[in-house]
Amino acid sequence: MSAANKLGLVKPITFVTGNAKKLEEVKTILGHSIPFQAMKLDLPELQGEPEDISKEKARIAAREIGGPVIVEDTCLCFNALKGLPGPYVKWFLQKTGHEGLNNLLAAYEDKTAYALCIFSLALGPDCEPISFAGRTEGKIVPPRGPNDFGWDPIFQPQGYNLTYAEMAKEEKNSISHRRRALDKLREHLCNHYSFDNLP
Ligand SMILES: O=c1[nH]cnc2c1ncn2[C@@H]1O[C@H](COP(=O)(O)OP(=O)(O)O)[C@@H](O)[C@H]1O
Ligand SMILES: [Mg+2]
Repeated sequence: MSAANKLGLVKPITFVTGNAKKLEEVKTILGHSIPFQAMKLDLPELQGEPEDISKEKARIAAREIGGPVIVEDTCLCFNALKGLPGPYVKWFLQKTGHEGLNNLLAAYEDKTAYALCIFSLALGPDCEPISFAGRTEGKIVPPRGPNDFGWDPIFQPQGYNLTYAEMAKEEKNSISHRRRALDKLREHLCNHYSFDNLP
């Protein structure tokens, strides 16, 4: 799309999240490519399919903020369990920890899993959100590496001998589910919007 056909945003985009680690990664990955501000707010999550959860978060956030928002929801999906715990991994992690997540797979030979990140963009309270998904394949292993972000110590991406937690941050950010979703979001925003009129 040529510059003339781009929609000039007049309000900055707000990334709404209650998760400081997510914000840190998003800031690093996007750099200065997309101007955004952050708002710390834990949004309620409905139950259902990952994309629907992310879109509903975006609708709620856009109503709260009254302007353009991005949100994201992250799932950890075990192939032996047909994609569960998926969006519910947060509660499994809180209640049962890394050990409990490993134990869920004890009865299965197949330890493969994928990390799925879905960003949703809503331009305002009355706009239908659009989603951008990123997925990284891997497997679930007993925890290794620093325990400072969620299930990073038990997820070993395919083709690596290191867990996400053991990898250098730049390395995780170069192959992560979040990176892949953000690449799509960035491309969409750059193709359709101009940021020149922002305050
Ligand atoms: O890249 C990641 N690595 C490890 N854990 C993550 C990552 N992204 C999200 N998580 C964790 O996965 C769970 C599900 O994330 P969700 O997107 O629902 O989190 P939120 O409510 O904290 O925003 C949370 O426990 C979160 O901390
Ligand atoms: Mg969630």
